[in-house]
Amino acid sequence: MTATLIDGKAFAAGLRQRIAAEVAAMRDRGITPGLAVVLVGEDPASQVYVRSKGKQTVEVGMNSYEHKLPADTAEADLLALIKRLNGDPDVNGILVQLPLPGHMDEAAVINAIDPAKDVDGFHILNVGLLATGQKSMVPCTPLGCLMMLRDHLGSLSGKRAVVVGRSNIVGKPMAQLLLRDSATVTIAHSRTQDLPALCREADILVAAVGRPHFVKGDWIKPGATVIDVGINRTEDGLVGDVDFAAAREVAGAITPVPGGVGPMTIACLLANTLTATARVNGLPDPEGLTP
Ligand SMILES: Nc1nc(=O)c2c([nH]1)NC[C@@H]1CN(c3ccc(C(=O)N[C@@H](CCC(=O)O)C(=O)O)cc3)C=[N+]21
Repeated sequence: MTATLIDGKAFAAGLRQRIAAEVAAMRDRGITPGLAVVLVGEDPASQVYVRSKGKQTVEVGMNSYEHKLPADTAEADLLALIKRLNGDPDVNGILVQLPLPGHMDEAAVINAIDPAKDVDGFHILNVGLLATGQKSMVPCTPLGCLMMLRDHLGSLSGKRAVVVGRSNIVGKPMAQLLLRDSATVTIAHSRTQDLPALCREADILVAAVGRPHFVKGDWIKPGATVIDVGINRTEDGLVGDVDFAAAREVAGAITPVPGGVGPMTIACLLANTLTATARVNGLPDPEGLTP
């Protein structure tokens, strides 16, 4: 059997169309959502993401503000910029690109962002709200994964989900979202004993470890839905955390890399910016863009 491909690129394009329609309606009422992206340093891969984020922001009708700071920027200067963006009514969403240079305290920087403008959903207030099932800003990558899973499977209720990876930006919030949809969730990681056997129990397998081709074909339960969050630049080009060629012979459905989770992450960043704009203006949350 060859797995169904879950086309994140096409899904993201559809999502952006819906977002663009909502933005047009908001602009008719005199509100234009604005997203500020802050990049510290010159990491070439990061610059590519920042550029495509900026381009897509403008394409859906939002205002895009880019702030590029040198790698040796003092943390106090970054905090001062965040303070200014927090107070700027034209800015509805703030994203500080991670990772930050080593001399900065990442947690302190993230927690300086106004939680209502925290479109990454990384602020401790949003993390706590998500963990307790309250309305929050939800991290973009897990939100995009959830949308694709629901679209492909319908209900996730009662399904066994294994998330490989325990990061604050993907693994942990992904597990929260799956739990909220009544999946039975296990968070696994590099020190999990007999990881292949655990993965073979998963109806839903989310790979977010950041190691190329880490998840092998024989770790996958026949018919399972596999979400590959990995973005690894190798000599063979961009590859995921899953051995795709082997996995697609076993899985029921799988996201490719590129063209899977990545484009959905950016689309969900725009979705979160729209949601943040609606909330600050006392409007209802846009339909289908929040969990
Ligand atoms: N505060 C913060 N929030 C982030 O969301 C964030 C971040 N920092 N730091 C860097 C990572 C990485 N990231 C990606 C988003 C889209 C693609 C994407 O669209 N990838 C395309 C391929 C693009 C290419 O070819 O390079 C794809 O998978 O099809 C990749 C990576 C967001 N990140």
